This record gives sequence, structure tokens and C-alpha cells, in this order.
Amino acid sequence: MNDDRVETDASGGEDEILIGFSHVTKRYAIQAEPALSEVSFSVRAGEIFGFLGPNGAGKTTAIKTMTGMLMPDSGIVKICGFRITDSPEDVKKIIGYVPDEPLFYENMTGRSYSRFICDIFQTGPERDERIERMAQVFSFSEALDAKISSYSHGMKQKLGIICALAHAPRVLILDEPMVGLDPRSVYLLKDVMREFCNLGGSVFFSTHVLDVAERLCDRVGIISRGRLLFEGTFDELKETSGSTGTATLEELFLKLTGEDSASLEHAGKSVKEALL
Ligand SMILES: Nc1ncnc2c1ncn2[C@@H]1O[C@H](COP(=O)(O)OP(=O)(O)OP(=O)(O)O)[C@@H](O)[C@H]1O
Repeated sequence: MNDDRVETDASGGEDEILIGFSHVTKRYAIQAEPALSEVSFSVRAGEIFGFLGPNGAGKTTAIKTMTGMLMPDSGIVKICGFRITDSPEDVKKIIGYVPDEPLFYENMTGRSYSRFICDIFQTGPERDERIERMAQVFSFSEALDAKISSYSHGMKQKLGIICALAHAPRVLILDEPMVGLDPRSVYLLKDVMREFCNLGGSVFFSTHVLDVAERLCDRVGIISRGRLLFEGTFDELKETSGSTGTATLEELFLKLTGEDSASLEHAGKSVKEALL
């Protein structure tokens, strides 16, 4: 198998690959269609990589495969040079992960929970200071002392982000991170993502919010029915699809994933009929 795409550049420079997928296939059941089919892409140090695709396309499956929650059936997944199948614990130490629906021990306060997570990662004496600094970014210091059971969805999302960053990971993996956050928090999260990359990390996130992806991502991957349809910059996407300079990511996404204007028009008619 050609493993080139997942090799870490020994120079450790800007081209260092922190996330590498090479021909990754994953099925949930033997006879089921693969949720990921021969998926290959790479994310370099300093890059924000957006993962886009319709519902059921395989985004969460890819994320679970890079965090070690699922193992690939075939192909290679490497994070910072560690192969997930050989070194799952090394991978877990260097990633920060926020799932689409984070689960917490609801009877704990945010502070005790974030300390608990940091202790699992053996963060050391700087633990409380790191938690506090991250909480301050999201104006969350006071809320840390309330029980998690009293949190709103957005507050839980913020706690998930604080916990994911508190152990100073090298790679940040976020599944639909903007969902539930207010506009100020979305703005701050985007700042955190950019700054994290400026410091040499990589951010991989899935989203359905295409205008955020368009403005924030250095590169995107577009997946549909388990197959990666595109990997590259927004400009490369325009070039690949032979579109004009004014095309938006939304238009290019719909075109690439097979939603042409005729099918959208048809869907629009069905909506009107359904509401009559
Ligand atoms: N635990 C599971 N058992 C069986 N099939 C699953 C399981 N999880 C996901 N799938 C299937 O795998 C495919 C990819 O699902 P996945 O959750 O990765 O998509 P997604 O792109 O994250 O979707 P969404 O945008 O709706 O969250 C879908 O066909 C889904 O039905």
C-alpha cells in the first residue's frame, strides 16, 4: 500500500503532516455499505481543515477513527506520526477532542470535571491555571463552579472545548463545534482555532455551516456516501469544478454532492406542497 500521504515530514516544519488518512475503509456491519471507503487526506501543522458533507456522509465516523474510538477495517490512520492501530494511547495523549454531543458526569461541577480530565492527561501543576485561562476566553470562570446538570447545551459545549484544550494537545478535533454556541462564542472559538494553528497545531473540524468553513478553513475535505470527493483549498475547489469567480462554497458543495439546481427546485416544490 502507498503510505506516502501519512508520513510525517522529518523536518517538523510547516509541511509536517499531523493527521494522515491513507485508503481508510470502515464498515459498521459486514454487509453494510462502507461508512468510509478508501478515504485518503492529510492535514499539515498550522492548518485548519474543514470536513464537509451531507448527513450520513461519514464525517463523525472519520473523526471517531482518528480518535481511536473506532478502528479502521483497512487503511492507515496516523496522528503526529503515530499509527492509531499500533499506538492508540500515544494518539489520545496528543489530541483534544470535542464530540458532537459531549457526555459529562452531570453531578460534578465544571471545575471538578475539567480537573478530572486534566488529571487523566497528567497535566501537572499548571492544571488549574490552564483551566482558568481557557475559561476566561469564554467568560466561563463563574459557571465552572456550577453543577454540569444545570448547564445549557451551549455551556456544555464550552466546557467540552475547555477540557479538550486544557492538556495542551497538538491536534484539535471538533465534531460540529459551532452547534449551540452563541455568536460571541462562535467568534471566540474561531479565534482559538486560528491561534492554536499559529502555534503549530492542526485543527480538524466537521461542519454544516458552509460560510464559516469558507472564511475559516485553510483547506477543506468534502465527503459524500463515505467517499472523499475533494480535498484542497477553496480556490482549488472552484478550479476543479470549473466554476466562475463568484461561486460560493455552498454552490460548489451542492454541485459536487449532486444537488443540482433542478433537484433543489424540485425539493422546493415538495416543501410548498407539504405545507399546503
Ligand atoms: N453506530 C452505527 N451503527 C451502524 N451504522 C452507523 C453507525 N454510526 C453511523 N452509521 C452509518 O454510517 C454512515 C456515516 O455516518 P456518520 O455518522 O459518520 O455521518 P455524518 O457525516 O457524521 O452525518 P451527520 O452530518 O448526519 O452527523 C451513515 O450511513 C450512518 O447511518
